[in-house]
Amino acid sequence: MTDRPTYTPVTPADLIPLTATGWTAVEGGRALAKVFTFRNFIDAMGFMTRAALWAEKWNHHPEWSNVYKTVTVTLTTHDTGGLTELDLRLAAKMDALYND
Ligand SMILES: C[C@H](O)[C@H](O)[C@H]1CNC2=NC(N)=NC(=O)C2=N1
Repeated sequence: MTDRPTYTPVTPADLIPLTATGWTAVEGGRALAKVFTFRNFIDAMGFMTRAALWAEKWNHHPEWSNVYKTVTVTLTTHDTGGLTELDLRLAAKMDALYND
């Protein structure tokens, strides 16, 4: 059972809580990016595995890469070519998982 929000567009004000936690608007405001740094590779993999389960549940998938203990994430909504509520939701979930 998916719990998928609609493609609600994002206003600049919506981004303020996320920029406060280290997310940066990139690609002319059409994407959000953040680098997560972990204690080690296994913690980075654990984060990616947990985040992947939410991404699949919400059918909204990150562009991301891992190098040792860092995970570099870009979020955008490919179907609309910009940021939507789904990106904000996944960004907030990644922050919560990171702080767990
Ligand atoms: C067909 C499928 O539902 C779509 O391609 C989904 C899959 N995951 C997605 N992920 C992201 N980030 N953006 C999308 O537009 C998107 N669309």
